[in-house]
Amino acid sequence: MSTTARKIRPVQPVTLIGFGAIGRSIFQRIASNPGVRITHVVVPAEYAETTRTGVGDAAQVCQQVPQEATLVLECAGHSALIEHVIPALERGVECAVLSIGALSGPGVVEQLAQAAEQGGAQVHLLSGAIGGVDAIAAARLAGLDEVRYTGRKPPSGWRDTPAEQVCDLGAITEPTVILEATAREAAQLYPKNANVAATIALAGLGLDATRVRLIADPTVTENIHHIAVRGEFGEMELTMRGKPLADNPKTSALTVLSALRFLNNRAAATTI
Ligand SMILES: NC(=O)C1=CN([C@@H]2O[C@H](COP(=O)(O)OP(=O)(O)OC[C@H]3O[C@@H](n4cnc5c(N)ncnc54)[C@H](O)[C@@H]3O)[C@@H](O)[C@H]2O)C=CC1
Ligand SMILES: O=C([O-])CC(=O)C(=O)O
Repeated sequence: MSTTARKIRPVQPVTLIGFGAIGRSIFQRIASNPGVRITHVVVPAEYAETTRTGVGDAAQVCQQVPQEATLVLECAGHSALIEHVIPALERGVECAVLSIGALSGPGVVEQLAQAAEQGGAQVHLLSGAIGGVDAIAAARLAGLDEVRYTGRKPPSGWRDTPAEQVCDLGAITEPTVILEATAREAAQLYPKNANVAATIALAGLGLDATRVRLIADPTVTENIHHIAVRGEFGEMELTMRGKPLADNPKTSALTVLSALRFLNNRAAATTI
């Protein structure tokens, strides 16, 4: 009889911040992983009732990250990252975030790093709707010359944004450039549409040296992200044609899957 003891991996408790299109989908899909359990969902008071209906008895709905939290996953928007993630990091809680465009705010990169240092915790910037972040961050180590990002979405993906002042989203019949700017400007102007731009920038040349072009395109049905990178390593080009989530045309379905990948890896013996 073998005397080798087998360690049981403990269930990973997770506090989710936000319960919109991304949060609801993560909550439903992670239920099939017995190694991870969403124990708390943080939402503003006005969302508490509908969120309680959505989670049932499976998790507690609260307005703040609870004291006992050990791992936080943010999918709520720029203001939630500032309001909840920074204090959680200061308390030593590990955090994974999707609202990466929040790092374009004045001093936010430094505040986040300082909070993580103070708490001895790490903050993970998830890849979200884009791929290739690992390659850009690796390539940066040898020096980059140029990083360009183009984000193209159908007109419905630009509703309730400054794009409405640039063109008539309901009437355009051709692809229309709505912004050419730095990644920092794009993330500030389009907090729900330019998180990918900020991610690419932070992985590569930085928020002020990364050029961004945003396009409203009535000829497409997907959220199309194009990245072009040039540097000492060589060159890279990548196009993602992400299907939008049914609940939010601004958000690509891959964003949810990137968060699930992170959570699945937390409970796995081999991570990839
Ligand atoms: N990195 C990436 O590739 C992407 C990142 N995102 C980020 O994820 C965020 C959420 O996306 P969706 O779920 O599609 O948006 P959504 O609008 O469907 O849901 C947002 C939810 O966040 C919650 N919320 C709002 N303010 C909050 C606060 N201060 N504290 C806690 N919860 C709050 C509410 O439950 C709300 O329903 C976006 O605003 C964006 O910042 C979205 C798409 C791609
Ligand atoms: O989900 C997407 O396709 C990208 C997005 O909204 C963002 O970058 O903020």
